[in-house]
Amino acid sequence: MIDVTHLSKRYGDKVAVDDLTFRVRPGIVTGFLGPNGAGKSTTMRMILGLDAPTSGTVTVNGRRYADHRAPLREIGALLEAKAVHTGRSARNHLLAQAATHGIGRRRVDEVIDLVGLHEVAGKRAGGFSLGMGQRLGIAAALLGDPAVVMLDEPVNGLDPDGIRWIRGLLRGLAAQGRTVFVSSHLMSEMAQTAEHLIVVGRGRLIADVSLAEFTRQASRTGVRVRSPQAGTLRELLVGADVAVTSGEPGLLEVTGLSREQIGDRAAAAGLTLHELTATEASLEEAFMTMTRDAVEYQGDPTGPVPAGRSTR
Ligand SMILES: Nc1ncnc2c1ncn2[C@@H]1O[C@H](COP(=O)(O)OP(=O)(O)OP(=O)(O)O)[C@@H](O)[C@H]1O
Repeated sequence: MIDVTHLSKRYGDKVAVDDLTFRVRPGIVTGFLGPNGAGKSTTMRMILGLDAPTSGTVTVNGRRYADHRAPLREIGALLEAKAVHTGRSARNHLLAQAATHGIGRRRVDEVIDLVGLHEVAGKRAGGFSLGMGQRLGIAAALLGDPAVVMLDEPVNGLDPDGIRWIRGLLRGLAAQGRTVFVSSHLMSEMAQTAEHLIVVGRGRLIADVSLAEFTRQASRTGVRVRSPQAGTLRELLVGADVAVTSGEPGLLEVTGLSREQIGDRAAAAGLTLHELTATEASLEEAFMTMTRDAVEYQGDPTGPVPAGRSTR
């Protein structure tokens, strides 16, 4: 379990993390989602005690990272997707890390098997591909058999095989009852992996929501209507719970009415329709709308937009 409470981090004038509060629960994969610069890495560094909060607190399994006697057994993390620049073999690299934490050889062999590096464990880690380097980094994170696993953008730069492998690994770790916290700037990636989402933008919390709920909200359907009498039709349809927007002449995007309702009203008024199509916002579109609001919230001094809602 990770508990973040009113966590903020300032670098000079820059507010990187702004009053974040959320809990990451065991047994599921939680996605930490936000555009570049949203404050994900900074938050993760504070979870690990690598950066001090300006204010607020963060605990891992009930204690601050530094207060754990054996922190590697509590949380294993992979923060940056960078190659290991070492002349040592992968096995020796892991053995050296294990030795400093009183972890035995057997566990080193276990994690090598777990991440599928068995065949190259004797090879120089410095010559590894990005994908193999990621596996080695994850092996190191798992050395202490930690209850919490935290990975910062683990699929960046990986090929489809590597991505599929990481997704499976994360789900497997969660199924074992571990807390799995993984960051990404891609909604599509999180939709494949995570069961719960913490969404941030410009350091602020935008949503703390299950993937199922996010998907339900995002896939609210609209109707695309084409008519040579679009102006008249628009007047006819628009109402308290009905929004009508228009991107081009003759075209209306309607939310709040079904295709049948729109067709019936048009027919009753003797208006011609050339198209009547149900549309569905993609998850990626819903995520962009969400985070765009956060950007506007930051940049627009005339008034905030409620979290998770679009003005358009
Ligand atoms: N050491 C630092 N000094 C000054 N500013 C920093 C520092 N670290 C991060 N920032 C700034 O804080 C903000 C949040 O950065 P952070 O790296 O946490 O975001 P992120 O969500 O992880 O983004 P990315 O996906 O690009 O890594 C950014 O505007 C960044 O420039």
